[in-house]
Amino acid sequence: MEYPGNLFVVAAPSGAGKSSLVKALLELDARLAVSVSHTSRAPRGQEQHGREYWFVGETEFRAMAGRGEFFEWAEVHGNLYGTSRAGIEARLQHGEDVVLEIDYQGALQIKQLFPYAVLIFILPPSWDELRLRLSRRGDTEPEVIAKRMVNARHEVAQAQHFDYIVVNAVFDTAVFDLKTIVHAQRLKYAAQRRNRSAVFLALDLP
Ligand SMILES: Nc1ncnc2c1ncn2[C@@H]1O[C@H](COP(=O)(O)OP(=O)(O)OP(=O)(O)O)[C@@H](O)[C@H]1O
Ligand SMILES: Nc1nc2c(ncn2[C@@H]2O[C@H](COP(=O)(O)O)[C@@H](O)[C@H]2O)c(=O)[nH]1
Repeated sequence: MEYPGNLFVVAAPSGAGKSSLVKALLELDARLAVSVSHTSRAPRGQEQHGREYWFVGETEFRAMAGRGEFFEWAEVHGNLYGTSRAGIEARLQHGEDVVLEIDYQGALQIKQLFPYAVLIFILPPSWDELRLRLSRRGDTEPEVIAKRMVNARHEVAQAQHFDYIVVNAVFDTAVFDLKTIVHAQRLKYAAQRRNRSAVFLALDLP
């Protein structure tokens, strides 16, 4: 599948900071929109229906999946998560750039459907720091943190399949890295579509 809009996929082990980074990136870049996923899990902390997620029950989620309403979906940490077609297809068709914050299984499904999608994996600076971030966030039960730390080992091993790896040690540096990737991809994809060299296109841009 190919649309005029760029598609960026950001994945990370839980607590590495991907939601915080994507939020900061969106504040700097009005041309980017984030996709709101569907999930079968219950809301956490201050989360709101339609803002962080569309919170649907497992039955409704599976019915949507059966009707082919997701571009990708996966079971992550015991819950179901998916990116609905309705949420992003129109935006991409209109040439808008979209970011997906999803797990590695979903990211690899997206790459199959959209080979031009850019896959970015966020790493924490250490395992200890990852655990600290999950605990300090204060909205996740200790047993859920323990489960996510175990799953993180396997998730981090999937980073090798991604186009870029960004280490989120110093927050502002990681945001800058993401911004650079987005900018470079826009130039590359625009040049490809016009069948022109990115160098000459860059010289023409305002
Ligand atoms: N560079 C950083 N340094 C210190 N703390 C950070 C950094 N980046 C994010 N955090 C903090 O770490 C915690 C986890 O971040 P966040 O919720 O964005 O992670 P996440 O990867 O989106 O997790 P999940 O997948 O569970 O939603 C938050 O409290 C956030 O403020
Ligand atoms: N494959 C998908 N994974 C998703 C999607 N939306 C979120 N996620 C991932 O789930 C875990 C846990 O998230 P949490 O909010 O419960 O902490 C995390 O890795 C998310 O990236 C999705 O639509 N598809």
